[in-house]
Amino acid sequence: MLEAKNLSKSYGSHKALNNLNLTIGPGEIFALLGQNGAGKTTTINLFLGFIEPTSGIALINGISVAENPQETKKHLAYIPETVMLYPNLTGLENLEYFSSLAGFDYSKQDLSELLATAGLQNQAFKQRLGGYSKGMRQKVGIAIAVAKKAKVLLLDEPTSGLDPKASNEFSEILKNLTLHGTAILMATHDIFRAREVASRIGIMNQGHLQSVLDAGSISANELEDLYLKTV
Ligand SMILES: Nc1ncnc2c1ncn2[C@@H]1O[C@H](COP(=O)(O)OP(=O)(O)OP(=O)(O)O)[C@@H](O)[C@H]1O
Repeated sequence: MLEAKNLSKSYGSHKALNNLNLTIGPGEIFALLGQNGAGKTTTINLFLGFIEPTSGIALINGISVAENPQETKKHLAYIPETVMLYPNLTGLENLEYFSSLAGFDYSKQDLSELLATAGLQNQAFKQRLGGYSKGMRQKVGIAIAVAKKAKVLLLDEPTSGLDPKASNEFSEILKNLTLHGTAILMATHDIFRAREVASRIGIMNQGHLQSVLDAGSISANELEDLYLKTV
């Protein structure tokens, strides 16, 4: 579970994030929309412990990120816009390496199954990651998240630059993860995907979370209208 309580981050007098209150429960996908500079990445970075809050608290499974950064990191996985793994290692070797860092010792068979479940084609398992497409790298990122048994997944613009089929596949993989109780926070510019994949959608503007919507109860057109009125 992810929780922000009165969470704020300022750079000098500029409030990049202004008093965020948000809870994302197990099995929930929360999509954060907002124009460039709205505060989406700042929010993710606060949960990752990459930056310290100016005030308020970010919690992962009830544990404060600022006070226990090592502990909270164990519970989460992060997929940035560009997944940066080791280009000279294969998909399988990357997965093996990152899951061993997290303390898991999987057999080759288990690792292959993790990659297959994340949607990677068999023939890619033993190819160097440097030759992978963005979509393929993200699948390795998902496999790592599952291998780590991460309870929380943070994603920053995961579908930007993916073709519609890869993007659709990615959405399906995320939905599958929620069946295992993963809580997902996803920053995105993709209104269409946000509505399709998320349970709730937040619209952020100048550091404020201005609206929170139930994705099932709003049409794509309504969401776009609201977005354009908000930002
Ligand atoms: N290290 C920093 N120093 C100063 N200002 C910063 C820093 N990091 C972010 N900001 C500012 O904080 C605000 C929020 O930035 P943030 O990266 O969270 O936006 P975003 O919603 O993720 O945008 P994008 O969609 O472009 O990724 C912006 O005004 C940005 O310029």
